Amino acid sequence: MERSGPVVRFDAVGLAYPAPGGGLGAEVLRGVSLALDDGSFTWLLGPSGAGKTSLLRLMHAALRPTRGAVEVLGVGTGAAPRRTLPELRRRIGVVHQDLRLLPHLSIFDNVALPLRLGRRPESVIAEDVAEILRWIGLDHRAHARPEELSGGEQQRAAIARAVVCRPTLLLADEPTGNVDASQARRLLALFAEMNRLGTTIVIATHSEDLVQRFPAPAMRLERGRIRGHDEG
Ligand SMILES: Nc1ncnc2c1ncn2[C@@H]1O[C@H](COP(=O)(O)OP(=O)(O)OP(=O)(O)O)[C@@H](O)[C@H]1O
Repeated sequence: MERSGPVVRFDAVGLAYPAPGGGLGAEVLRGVSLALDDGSFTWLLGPSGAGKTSLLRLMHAALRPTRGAVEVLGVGTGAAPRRTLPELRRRIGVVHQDLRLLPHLSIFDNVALPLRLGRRPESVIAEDVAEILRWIGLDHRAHARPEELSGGEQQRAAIARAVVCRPTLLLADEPTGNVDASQARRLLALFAEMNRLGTTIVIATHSEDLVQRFPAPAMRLERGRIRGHDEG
């Protein structure tokens, strides 16, 4: 599909979660405006509770804004019919903070899931999954279940699942939180390579070390507001 303009655009966005007693709670994102260009790489920084995960959920169309407008890959998510959102999400790779690997599936089948949802032929799936598992150093664990893997291995499996479809937009929430420094550098090299090949990337992290290793524009959130958008 031909697209023009930024991959992600927020215009005066506010987000409030439902309050326990009904209605909406206080806004956790306020007045957020941003534009991410096609092929850009952006660090998303900010203290715990600042709203990083909430911002990524809006970019993934897992949530709709309660104020303002969010446009992702040319789709205004606030007004888009619910049935159109799965197709949009198939073009977005996500590494969730809590990984969300399916416990009853093997690592191979977890990573294959987005390709199967996209109805790719099994022969292509076998090849693509094997390649990404090899790259990420998990080929020997393909038939294990998630619970049999270490935390770092599970994190790498979640990353493999997010990138196997070669998404247009990749959103990663603390994707190196469970791995050691050398693994983190290797994962960062994978993200950098994807970015070089054209994927737009947003990574939320607390790791200053990671940010220093790959200087890129950084968006800083503080209590639901953007406090700075440096040019890296
Ligand atoms: N499902 C929810 N319902 C109600 N409030 C929520 C929900 N999810 C997050 N929040 C609140 O929204 C605010 C922002 O949370 P969010 O998880 O986006 O922050 P974060 O910057 O990702 O934090 P961390 O670095 O700890 O992951 C917090 O005050 C949090 O309590």
